[in-house]
Amino acid sequence: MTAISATDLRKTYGDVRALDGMSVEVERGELYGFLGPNGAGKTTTMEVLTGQLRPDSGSAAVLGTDPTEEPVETRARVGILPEQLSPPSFLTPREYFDFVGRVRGLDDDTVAERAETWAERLGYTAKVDTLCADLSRGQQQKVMVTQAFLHEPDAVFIDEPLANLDPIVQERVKRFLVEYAERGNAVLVSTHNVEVAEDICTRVGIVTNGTLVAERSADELGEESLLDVFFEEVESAGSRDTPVLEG
Ligand SMILES: Nc1ncnc2c1ncn2[C@@H]1O[C@H](COP(=O)(O)OP(=O)(O)OP(=O)(O)O)[C@@H](O)[C@H]1O
Repeated sequence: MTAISATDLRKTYGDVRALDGMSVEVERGELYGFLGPNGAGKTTTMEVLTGQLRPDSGSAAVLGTDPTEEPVETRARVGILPEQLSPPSFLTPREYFDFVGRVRGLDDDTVAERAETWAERLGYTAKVDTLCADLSRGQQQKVMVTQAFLHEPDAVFIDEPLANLDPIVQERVKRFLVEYAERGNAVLVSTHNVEVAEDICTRVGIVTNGTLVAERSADELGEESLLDVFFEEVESAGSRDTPVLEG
């Protein structure tokens, strides 16, 4: 069953075509990897799909809602882990989760229980009452991962999930994402990390110049190297932002 779908999305900033006919679908139970060079349009697509940005044209559907027409409904139903955003500096993780829990309509006991499980899973129990301003980058990332899953959404949009995390925590997050998708949820992950995409994704889409230029399922990837596919597709599309490799 399709959980996330985008059809022919277009979005222009001045003379930059951030999205130029982007179409993608993610089924329930899929961990879909969005791979592409800098400026390819991955974040812009995720912003449209999560009701943060209106496209110039095209349509989108997420868990039965239309993020372009009913962004509040969409945002209430999905989890979002944006790239390089920190939790509020003036709150502790516990206070931040209480806040997120209220916005998401969770009761206090559920928030406390889930927050504790996450703090144990990612190893920051000792920091739950420390101001977020005083957490390391990696600890802040752990808090951001937690908030995305706090309401156990059926669809999750994640930009660079493993940024700043140590190798042990990276493994835990990877394993969690795989299990989360296996439970029937749809997970869309944007990353530059080809190895991670190859390792955990059930399907990968290669994005360049604001459009999807190739897709591979995990089975197909057993036969070929994702890095080779990536280079071939990006080079043949003449990516606007990627320098040509010499030699
Ligand atoms: N608010 C904005 N104003 C102007 N241009 C923008 C804006 N947001 C994105 N762009 C441009 O749109 C294009 C696509 O950007 P986007 O952030 O979607 O790429 P990305 O694939 O997520 O890149 P990266 O891998 O570097 O994070 C880029 O050329 C970017 O400069």
